[in-house]
Amino acid sequence: MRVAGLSPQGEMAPAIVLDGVTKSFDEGRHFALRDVGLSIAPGTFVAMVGASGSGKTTALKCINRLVEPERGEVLVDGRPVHDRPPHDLRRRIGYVFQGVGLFPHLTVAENIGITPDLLGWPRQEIVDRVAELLALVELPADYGARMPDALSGGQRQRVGIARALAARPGLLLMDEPFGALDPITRDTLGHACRRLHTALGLTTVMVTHDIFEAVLLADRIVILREGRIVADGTPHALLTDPPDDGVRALMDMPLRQAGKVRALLDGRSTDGS
Ligand SMILES: Nc1ncnc2c1ncn2[C@@H]1O[C@H](COP(=O)(O)OP(=O)(O)OP(=O)(O)O)[C@@H](O)[C@H]1O
Repeated sequence: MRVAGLSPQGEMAPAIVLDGVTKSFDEGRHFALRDVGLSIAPGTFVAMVGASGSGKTTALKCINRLVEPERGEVLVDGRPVHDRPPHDLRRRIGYVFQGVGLFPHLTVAENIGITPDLLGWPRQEIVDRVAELLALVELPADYGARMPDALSGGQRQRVGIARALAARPGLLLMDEPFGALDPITRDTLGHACRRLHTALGLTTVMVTHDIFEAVLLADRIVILREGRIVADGTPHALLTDPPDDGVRALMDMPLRQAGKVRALLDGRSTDGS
């Protein structure tokens, strides 16, 4: 799938483009991504959804060069990523993943400040930025002195988000960021992320298995199946006009489940529906 008209006159250039991106990890026997084309406008919150193994993480990692496609091109802010040193690119793109990967021997403040430190920010600027970020992710200021193992899973995830945002990236990539959290924390953090996305004017791509989360948080949902994009549209468009039965089954899930809860409350049978 080639992306045509990448930057039509009068329109803002896309923040992220995947153009014919193809990736195999075993020299062409299986394809994790097949000819994936995607153009994401600045300020969009995209949810990437699909069954396990459909290529979501691989697509995300092609954006920050944790994975190199063998064919096709990835552009960030109009520039091919393969022209940019991976470490430089990754310092400028926020990345949050399940489990967060905080450094256990560094304090919360040191974890959050690590990218500004690597970029050579002056000490006081880093201290101020860490304080600002703790407030932004709604953690008490004194948590900066804690070690990561003294935090709950949800608090660690907040630190992970603060760390990803530390150097003021325009792009935020999130891979199942709330996967290991209880449903209430997951819901709270998801909405906090959406507020941050809007307040900071970010472009966000979030991989999730949770179609509820995708529908409630995203401006646009991209559905992958066996390495190909099989649906791409607003939550409303995919709910009302799914392109095939598989997408329909996925998009119907929230309403089906809500219907079962409603039936339970009304004392009706929920079997077989
Ligand atoms: N480093 C790797 N080496 C070999 N194969 C890989 C590697 N990374 C991914 N794959 C394969 O590529 C395919 C897509 O994997 P990917 O992790 O992108 O899927 P996913 O949709 O993110 O899955 P999940 O939802 O389970 O995380 C899978 O078949 C996977 O086994």
